Amino acid sequence: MKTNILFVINPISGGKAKLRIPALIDKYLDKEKFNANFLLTEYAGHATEIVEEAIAKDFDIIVAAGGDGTINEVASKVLEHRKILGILPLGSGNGLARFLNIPQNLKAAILLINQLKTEKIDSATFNNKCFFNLAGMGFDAHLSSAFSKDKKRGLAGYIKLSLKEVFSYKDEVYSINIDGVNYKRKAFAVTIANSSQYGNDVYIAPDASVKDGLLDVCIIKPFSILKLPVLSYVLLKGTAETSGMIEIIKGKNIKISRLKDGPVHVDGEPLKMGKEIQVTVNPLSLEVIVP
Ligand SMILES: Nc1ncnc2c1ncn2[C@@H]1O[C@H](COP(=O)(O)OP(=O)(O)OP(=O)(O)O)[C@@H](O)[C@H]1O
Repeated sequence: MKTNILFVINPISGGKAKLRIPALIDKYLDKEKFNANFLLTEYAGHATEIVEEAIAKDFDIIVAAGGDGTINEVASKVLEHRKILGILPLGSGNGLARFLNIPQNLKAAILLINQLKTEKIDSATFNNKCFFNLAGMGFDAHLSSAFSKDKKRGLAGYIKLSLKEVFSYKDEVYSINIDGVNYKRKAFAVTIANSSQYGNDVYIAPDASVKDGLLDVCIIKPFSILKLPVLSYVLLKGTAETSGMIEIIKGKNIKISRLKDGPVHVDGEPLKMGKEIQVTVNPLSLEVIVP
């Protein structure tokens, strides 16, 4: 019997046109194994609605064709209904896909789906929202919010915007409880990492694993703007653990309190949340197609 598979394609992710994607999938997907269908998202939040309907219509594998934001919307429903997630990395950063070694080449990523090898990975919750790659607050959240309003997606858009925003950003104070131990920190950003990277091989938590049942709480310490090149180098080289600019503490149950409500991001998507954020890991809860 063939498996019903749905490709949820985000037409704006990664800032590249997606018109040729359905034809490519049609060319390389194994028709002996799959009945394929495609849907394009029309607005933020649409992928979640599409997946809910698809699962009611007996789709067992849902492929997020987009970036981490698209994966978040699709995987939240896949997780809830215990289905299987596939990924075609078509975002600006593709953090989770890179961590999972899913090929950035589209043909290779489609051929990978044909093999149908799956593994369970950890997911996490950030208050009431699921996340699969990274979530956080501070500069990351500020940047996600600015990026979502910017017309220019893709890597170049990120870099340009980061450089513009970093000069005016003010550090905040956080009280962080990790598995019962309290830490009070002034920070540029606090990122909770399930996987190791923001995307584009920029590593905030080089030692993180999506299979260890732990989250890496990454605290970027306040720094002089003159040290921005050093921070960039540390993130690109994957040396955060030893850099002195970033403190990383692993844990399962994390509570973060800040002085006021404000922006957060969940897999790069900007949201507003209150002063208190509860973060919990759900070990090996999501089934994903992997190499
Ligand atoms: N048709 C659409 N118009 C506008 N926004 C959309 C549309 N479809 C989906 N979205 C939203 O686009 C946002 C960005 O998607 P996504 O994160 O996949 O791409 P990206 O930000 O370019 O990549 P990455 O997260 O890997 O850096 C998501 O918040 C999603 O909800």
